[in-house]
Amino acid sequence: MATASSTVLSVRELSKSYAGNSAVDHISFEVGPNEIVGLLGPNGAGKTTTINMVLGVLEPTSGAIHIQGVDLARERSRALEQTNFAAVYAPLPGNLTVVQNLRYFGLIYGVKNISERIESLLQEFDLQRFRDTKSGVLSSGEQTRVALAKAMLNQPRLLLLDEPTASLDPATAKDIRARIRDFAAKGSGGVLWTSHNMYEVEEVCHRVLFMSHGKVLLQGDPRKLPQEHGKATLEELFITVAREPLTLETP
Ligand SMILES: Nc1ncnc2c1ncn2[C@@H]1O[C@H](COP(=O)(O)OP(=O)(O)OP(=O)(O)O)[C@@H](O)[C@H]1O
Repeated sequence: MATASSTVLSVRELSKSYAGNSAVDHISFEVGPNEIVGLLGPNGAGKTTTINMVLGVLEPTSGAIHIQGVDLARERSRALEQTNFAAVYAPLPGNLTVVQNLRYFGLIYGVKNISERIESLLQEFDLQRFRDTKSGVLSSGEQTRVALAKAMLNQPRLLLLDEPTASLDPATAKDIRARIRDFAAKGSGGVLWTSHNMYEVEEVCHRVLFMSHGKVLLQGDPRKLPQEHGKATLEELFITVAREPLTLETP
């Protein structure tokens, strides 16, 4: 686990309640540099609520979030400058071309040498031939590549990905996973990734956090956790945590 000084994301005792009901209930975790952490849990567990609080879109009921040591509540802009995000439910404006979209977001983020940065991302995400195509007419896989290129424009230290490979074919999903792994391995950034695909999680994530009813019930290496809890696969463990968290065998 990352030490305090090298932590990309630190979440402490974070909670969010709606009318007295806890969506997220005193969760604490960290993401370190070069680390991909999977946030898993059944529908309604609190994953998107957690991501939205880290993105500064939702205000926590209590708790603290630090990005690269910067307190999100106190220095919001400085904390969020180092963050970016991609999710299928947050598509880019469909009437702008791929280059227009990247330029628009690049200007918002204050990216230096914006034209060079865009060209390098078009190449990295194999998007050159779509440069002047309106984003809205691209296929899901192509739109995901544009969304990831946008998410990497400002070379974030923290990349939040909410089901980045949902609705992609297996070959495109594999390609996207490779690019995200590359992002984590090459720079000094960390990734918080939500997915319902256990095969993908085992392949990509260094560590997983299992959420249920707003709490983090388990965390560890996705390749070792099932055995540690007497289960054959991560999927079997997931189903147990989701259905009957209290019956889980502890190591
Ligand atoms: N604005 C809101 N008002 C009331 N309840 C909410 C609100 N937003 C979320 N919730 C509730 O908080 C809980 C957590 O929701 P959240 O969207 O974070 O779950 P999730 O783990 O992302 O689920 P999924 O896998 O289905 O996307 C759910 O019970 C949801 O109904």
